Amino acid sequence: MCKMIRAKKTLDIGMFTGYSALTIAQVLPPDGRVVTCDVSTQHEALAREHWRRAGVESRIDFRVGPAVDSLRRLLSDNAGEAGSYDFAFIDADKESYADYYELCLRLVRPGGFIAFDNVLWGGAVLNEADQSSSTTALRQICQKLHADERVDVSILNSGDGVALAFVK
Ligand SMILES: C[S@@+](CC[C@H](N)C(=O)[O-])C[C@H]1O[C@@H](n2cnc3c(N)ncnc32)[C@H](O)[C@@H]1O
Repeated sequence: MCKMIRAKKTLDIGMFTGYSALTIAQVLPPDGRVVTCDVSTQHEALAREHWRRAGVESRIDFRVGPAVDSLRRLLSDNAGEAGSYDFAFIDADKESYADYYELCLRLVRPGGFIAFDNVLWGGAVLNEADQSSSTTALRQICQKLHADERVDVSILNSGDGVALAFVK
């Protein structure tokens, strides 16, 4: 999808071992960029090794810390990157998905899209008895997207479910 929309500037929220950042970076042009965020540096060395081996390390910019802070910094006056991103992949703590969504809506341009991983949560979102914070947050983000006039939404039922919000 990043390839289809000729994405150049992208966001990856929840880096972990750097796999999603790597797969995004691989379809960007040489001057493309992935800003990837994580609170943890535990897997940074592993991630960098694979980015280097794949020849895409120069396209990936790792921001350490709570992703909400990293995204706010991109929007701050000095960085001023509002509306300049083509794509965002949200795959960090589920309880913050709604915050990530609002920040990404400001960062991603009209015509770009925002993807939310794990929205089916192994089917747990359909189990009303499951009121855990992660499951509740995933239910809420799907309801919010469904009612939100700022985006067009599709939910792909492959893997653990991916919601795609196309920014109008
Ligand atoms: C499911 S993993 C991401 C997997 C990665 N996208 C991939 O495909 O390889 C979730 C990551 O979110 C990170 N995370 C959790 N809370 C966070 C927060 N508040 N800000 C930034 N990252 C966070 C965790 O440290 C973890 O590495």
